[in-house]
Amino acid sequence: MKDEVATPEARSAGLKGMGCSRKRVEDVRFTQGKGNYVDDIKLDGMLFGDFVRSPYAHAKVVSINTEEALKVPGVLAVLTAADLAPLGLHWMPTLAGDKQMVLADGKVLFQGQEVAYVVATDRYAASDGVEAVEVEYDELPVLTNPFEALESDVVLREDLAGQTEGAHGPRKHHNHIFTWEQGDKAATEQVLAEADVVAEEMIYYHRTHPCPLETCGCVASMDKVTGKLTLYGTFQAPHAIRTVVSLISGIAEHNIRVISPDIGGGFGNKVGAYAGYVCSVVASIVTGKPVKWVEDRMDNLMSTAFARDYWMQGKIAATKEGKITGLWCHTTADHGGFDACADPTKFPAGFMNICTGSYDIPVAYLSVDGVYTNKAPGGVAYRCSFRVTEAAYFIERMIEVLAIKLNMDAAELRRINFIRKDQFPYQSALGWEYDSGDYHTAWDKALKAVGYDDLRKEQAQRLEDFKAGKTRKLIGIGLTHFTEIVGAGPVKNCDILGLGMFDSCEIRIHPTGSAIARLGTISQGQGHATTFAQILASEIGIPADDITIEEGDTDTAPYGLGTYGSRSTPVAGAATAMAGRKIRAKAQMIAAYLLEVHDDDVEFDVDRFVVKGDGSRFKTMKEIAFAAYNKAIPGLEPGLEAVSYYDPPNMTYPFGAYICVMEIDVDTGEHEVRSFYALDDCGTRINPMIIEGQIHGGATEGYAIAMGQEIAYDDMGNHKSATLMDFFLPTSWETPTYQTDFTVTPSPHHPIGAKGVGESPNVGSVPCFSNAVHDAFRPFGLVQSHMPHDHWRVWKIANGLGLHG
Ligand code: PCD
Ligand SMILES: [Cu+]
Repeated sequence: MKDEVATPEARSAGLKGMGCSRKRVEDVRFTQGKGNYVDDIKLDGMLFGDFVRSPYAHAKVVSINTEEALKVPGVLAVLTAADLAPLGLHWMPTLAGDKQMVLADGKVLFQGQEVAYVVATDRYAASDGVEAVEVEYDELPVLTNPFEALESDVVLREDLAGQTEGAHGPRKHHNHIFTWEQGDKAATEQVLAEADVVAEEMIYYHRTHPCPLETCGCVASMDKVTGKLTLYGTFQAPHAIRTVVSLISGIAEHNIRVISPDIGGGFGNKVGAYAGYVCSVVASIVTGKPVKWVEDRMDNLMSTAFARDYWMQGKIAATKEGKITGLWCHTTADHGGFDACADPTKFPAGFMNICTGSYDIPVAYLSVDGVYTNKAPGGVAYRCSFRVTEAAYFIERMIEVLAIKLNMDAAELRRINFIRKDQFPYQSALGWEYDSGDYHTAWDKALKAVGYDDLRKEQAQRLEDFKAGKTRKLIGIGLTHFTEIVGAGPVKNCDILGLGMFDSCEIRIHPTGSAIARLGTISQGQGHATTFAQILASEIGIPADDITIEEGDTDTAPYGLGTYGSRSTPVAGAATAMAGRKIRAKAQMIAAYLLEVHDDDVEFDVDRFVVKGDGSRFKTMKEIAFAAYNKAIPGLEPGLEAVSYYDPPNMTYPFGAYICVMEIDVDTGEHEVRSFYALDDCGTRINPMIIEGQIHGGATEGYAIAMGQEIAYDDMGNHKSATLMDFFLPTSWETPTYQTDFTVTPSPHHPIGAKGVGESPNVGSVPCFSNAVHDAFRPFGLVQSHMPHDHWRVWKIANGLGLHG
């Protein structure tokens, strides 16, 4: 038999397991139009729902007249808050412990807010019905600036007026949500007072939006005969949605089946619960028919979860030689009309307290004030777990600001402050235990790869030429060394609505030796069907091609908390390895029985168990699988299945070193990204090609955010970026070319040593692009300037610095 002579290496390669750049199995469907997205779901007699939305950012709703709308052919019902109130469904709980109007209840708090829900026989009739609903508004003063909101007499949340306690402690003002403090305030202030050098700056990370290719949507189908509700939707956390729907609707959880079909990108946008879900469920119960709701692009950009909008006031203290001695940060967080941030319960500002970054900073203090304004609610990740991208932007900008103050090279300043390899596990001043890292090695590799010293020489020459009038283009060199925190998370400190953030995997091996594994996570494009099979292939010796990965159906998948915060690999990936090990343990007993030796006398060898010391006596996993169903083995149950619910002991801390070289035209404000180098360390790598794709995608989103993407409002609260004409999405024309690289520092607590990677490129690239812009103007005295660095803003910088003659 060919199999018997194959070397272990050849057998191993045949499995396409860990470390293999296996082609994405899902792409056969995706590239041939065989994907199955929410909008592809068409059920018998299905109706459509659409929203009447508020044109005002702040107004009283005086009256809603649905009479004309109900006359529109095809319109069957129009729901308003008055219809939902008797069911207790006119408000819904948010992930952040606040509550949010499902449909406008007396007033509206942001432009685009849901006011009424029209149900009709098709999309077009629903749209006509929306036009025909007459709403009378009475405008109220608008607050779009969080600092003004904290001073203003205008009460945004009248439902909370007089409530001095919020979900996260005391409220200081009627537009204040919470204060969150971490670290040692007194010690930090003392260090600041006594330091050789203190650099201080306001770092603003503007409001943006994940804007996935596919917008949010759902199909709710209530079967009145069986009493079973099936809810298809673009959910990044299907099980959590099932529990939430059960809690707020009163429908028993076993009678709810939530299915996330294929998802066309999530990026955090599809974590929260939206009014469209609640209204569709109610409409299906009322009409007895399936009801579909799918946002259009404007709906998505105006009303579903935004990201960032953090004003971060920083102070960083150092010795004259550049050794950082302390960090202070106060953040004003603009949460919009409702606090609907998607963060673990105990972390109202997410993991913002990772803002000490990659540096060994002895003392630090962070405080965050959450504020209501007349903007859309949300506050999701957008490819950075729980405010990590804000934290990374803050510290990586502060390092640059400090380098200016010290008149030091920013690469060297980073190097002398990095946490050293021998300091891991490292306890940070703001409360995290970094699991592993080797920052110096990564940094040196990165600087060498780009030829850092030569780049600085070229930059200096260019500056001379510029001053001599020979060129109008400057060179900026952007540096970033980021530390991410992903894999929420230990159940002891991370939960969402009380649900501990473990994750799960269940495996069934079929008699012929192929398998299915189901997980509590859900891919939105990451390629889980490809990579989780690779983990299993290496763990249990069955080729990845013979393993089906299934996610997203709560009737079949084990309970899990879903996919966001790059938690799938650190948590569900670990569960997969652990479940695989349970399979292997039983397989070992079966093999020993078949080989008539003691359990301890066989050992695992790639795809089989061999008798120790006698490689010619073995049973392959295929044979073992068959025996599990075919032989009565004393003391063993038939079958070969396992399930693991994994509660990680810690998060994982991926990191990376990014370097960007940019040319900036001083007269037009235009930029050209000449090169972008990204070194990522995500521990053990499962699929290098998928990792590379993740870096390309995430860095492109980072490029968009840093260089143009913005959710902007005018003073009246009008949303200025509700279409793709105004909201910048880079095409292949603008997208830079990336050079990727890596080091491997495994996570010591993860069963296969893997850390997450999906978010890293966004966390790392935004400060890198921004630092490049700042660096170009450093010789002319630029210290800080707010993103996005679009052509107009860059032109303004140059103009403000007197570079236009
Ligand atoms: N070491 C390692 C790691 C990792 N990996 C791979 O990679 C990926 C990713 O992973 P992760 O990192 O773990 O993550 P996940 O969890 O899976 O996912 C999540 C993420 O992911 C990213 N990416 C992506 N992609 C796509 N395509 N799409 C999408 O949507 C998305 N999103 C984004 C986001 S935003 Mo958030 O939600 O904001 O929080 S978070 C996020 C997968 O496949 C895995 O397996 C490998 O291989 N290796
Ligand atoms: Cu995030």
